[in-house]
Amino acid sequence: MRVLVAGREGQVARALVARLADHQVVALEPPELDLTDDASVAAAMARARPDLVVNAAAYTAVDKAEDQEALAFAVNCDGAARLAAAAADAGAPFVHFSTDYVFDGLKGAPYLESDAPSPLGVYGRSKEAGERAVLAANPRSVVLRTAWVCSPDGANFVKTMLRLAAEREELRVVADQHGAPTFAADLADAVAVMAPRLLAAAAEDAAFGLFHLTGSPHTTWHGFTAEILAQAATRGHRQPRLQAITTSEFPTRAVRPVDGRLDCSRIGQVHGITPADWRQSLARCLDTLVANTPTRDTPTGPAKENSV
Ligand SMILES: NC(=O)C1=CN([C@@H]2O[C@H](COP(=O)(O)OP(=O)(O)OC[C@H]3O[C@@H](n4cnc5c(N)ncnc54)[C@H](OP(=O)(O)O)[C@@H]3O)[C@@H](O)[C@H]2O)C=CC1
Ligand SMILES: Cc1cn([C@H]2C[C@H](O)[C@@H](COP(=O)(O)OP(=O)(O)O[C@H]3O[C@@H](C)C(=O)[C@@H](O)[C@H]3O)O2)c(=O)[nH]c1=O
Ligand SMILES: [Mg+2]
Repeated sequence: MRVLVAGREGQVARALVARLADHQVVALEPPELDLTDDASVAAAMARARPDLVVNAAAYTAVDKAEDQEALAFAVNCDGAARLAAAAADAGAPFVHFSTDYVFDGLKGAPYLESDAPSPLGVYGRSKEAGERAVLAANPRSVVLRTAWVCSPDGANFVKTMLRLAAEREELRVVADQHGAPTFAADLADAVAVMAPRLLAAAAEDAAFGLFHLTGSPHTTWHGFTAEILAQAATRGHRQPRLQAITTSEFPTRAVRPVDGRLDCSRIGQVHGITPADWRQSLARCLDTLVANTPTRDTPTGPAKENSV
């Protein structure tokens, strides 16, 4: 199978490259592949001649997006649709990722794919517009809505918490926002499982469309942090105090959904894929990070938005 992965250094992109190592994978990001540029997308398609296109590229800086609306939409909506259309022209199915942040979090129960989105911020709006644009541009698309993505690579909550744990006596983390962490490796597994069917299926097949997939069980950012700190402590990291706070005690530029839990039943019924236990995936992520970190005081991760 020939696969074009848009994005190369991102969390999901790197997990896909690792998971699909037995296939011919071309993973590209700017300057080689810029989703906002027609010629660049056409050139990447010509170079990769893919049987499957996976879009792991996105504008993911939730707070910064509030001040960069045009760029967020150019990448997450128009850019995603441009790539989906190019895949359709080439007869290739398309896999795309979206987010729990398309919801306002007020349902009070896990969201179904049939629930109407109502994003609270620019990032969520750009992703929601992207979902619709992708499905319209290529009917052989899978849109995987996921949440709280972490991995040993890139900027993410796990790496932010490990760095803060090394620097501070106390971490203060919101305990009133509910959701579920998802590890990039588990998303890559899901794509690998779905791929053969997507290559063979016609547009009308139930294989295509919108699906929810996160880790399990549900928790809060505070609950996630407690597990990160506990598992890190068993690997020699110092353990600071952990204080539960409310969202109003941690003001951010963008408003996050208070309860973005996603019901993941549908992907189980259609594709036989069930949520991975994120605590086990976290353990594998920490093992990789510890193996790659020379001393416990070395800061982990680049200074992207998650760095605080
Ligand atoms: N991270 C999360 O918590 C969640 C992510 N998702 C979704 O999952 C998908 C993957 O996310 P994740 O792996 O975390 O993302 P990352 O932010 O780790 O990686 C995104 C990649 O896209 C690249 N990129 C940005 N702009 C363009 C562009 N114009 N053309 C091509 N590439 C570009 C980035 O490059 P550069 O760094 O140089 O800008 C980066 O390598 C996204 O669709 C995201 O919305 C869904 C829920 C949660
Ligand atoms: C760093 C930090 C964050 N927080 C809070 C802020 C926020 O409500 C929550 C998560 O913080 P972050 O900014 O790291 O996460 P955020 O960037 O909002 O993560 C989101 O990214 C996008 C791309 C998605 O699609 C979402 O699914 C989600 O993963 O934790 C604390 O309470 N204490 C802290 O020390
Ligand atoms: Mg962030």
